[in-house]
Amino acid sequence: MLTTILQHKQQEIADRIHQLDTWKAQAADRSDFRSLVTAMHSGDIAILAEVKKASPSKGLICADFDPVAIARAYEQGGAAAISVLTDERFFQGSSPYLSAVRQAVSLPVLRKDFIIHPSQVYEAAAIGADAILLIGEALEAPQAQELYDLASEIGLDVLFEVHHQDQLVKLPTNFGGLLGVNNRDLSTFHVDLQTSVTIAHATGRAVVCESGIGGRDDIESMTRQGIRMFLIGEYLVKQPDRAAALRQLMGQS
Ligand SMILES: O=C(O)c1ccccc1NCC(=O)[C@H](O)[C@H](O)COP(=O)(O)O
Repeated sequence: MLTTILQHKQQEIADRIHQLDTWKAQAADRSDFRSLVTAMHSGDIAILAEVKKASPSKGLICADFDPVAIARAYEQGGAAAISVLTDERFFQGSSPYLSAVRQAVSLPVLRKDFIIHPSQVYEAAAIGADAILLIGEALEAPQAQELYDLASEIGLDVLFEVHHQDQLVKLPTNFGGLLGVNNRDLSTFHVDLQTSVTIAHATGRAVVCESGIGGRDDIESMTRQGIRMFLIGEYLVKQPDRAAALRQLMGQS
């Protein structure tokens, strides 16, 4: 699946590259970045709540999808930050969703996409993102370093995601962002929350536990094992009262 997504991204980048100069100018005009790193290091439990309509593993998750209403509920419920999927083909996301969410909330907003080219970093800043995701599995080490350095120069924070410990060698040398561990194997879609625990313990780093959180029991299990930062999509999007669900996840009700 990742290979298929990345092949599509190459085409998407080629189709959009004519906008690069505009994006560069818009990125240079930004002076309003909100820090994802600071937000996720605040509080006992920090939740990066994801605005997610569909996914390759689950298909359509939310038929009645209103990204701004979802993001506002997340903010009311005490999310530390918001993740917005901008990939159109595989997640039914979009850049306008991110721009609308960024205007509607006061939290940092992560652009969740498959970033493999510098033009996408400029584009992220141009559409209003405060941070980007870099996926270790999708990048060679020099590419990861280049994209991280560019993001930092522009003012964007970076969530760097790994799934296996062997991908940690791709972590940029001067890394000051957030280390994420995707519990979902992107080849099989199998989810194992212990993936986060294993990598957190092996590295001695605080990690963002990504994917597969299915309720308060999972949060309690993870916090008992030393993890306090989470990226949660499907579970939250499917809740009838998303603000209440967030409070419950954080043990506030
Ligand atoms: O979610 C998928 O099916 C997926 C497939 C291929 C690549 C990435 C994928 N998900 C991206 C994510 O990282 C999740 O949206 C995020 O961690 C939230 O996961 P969840 O809480 O399980 O919705």
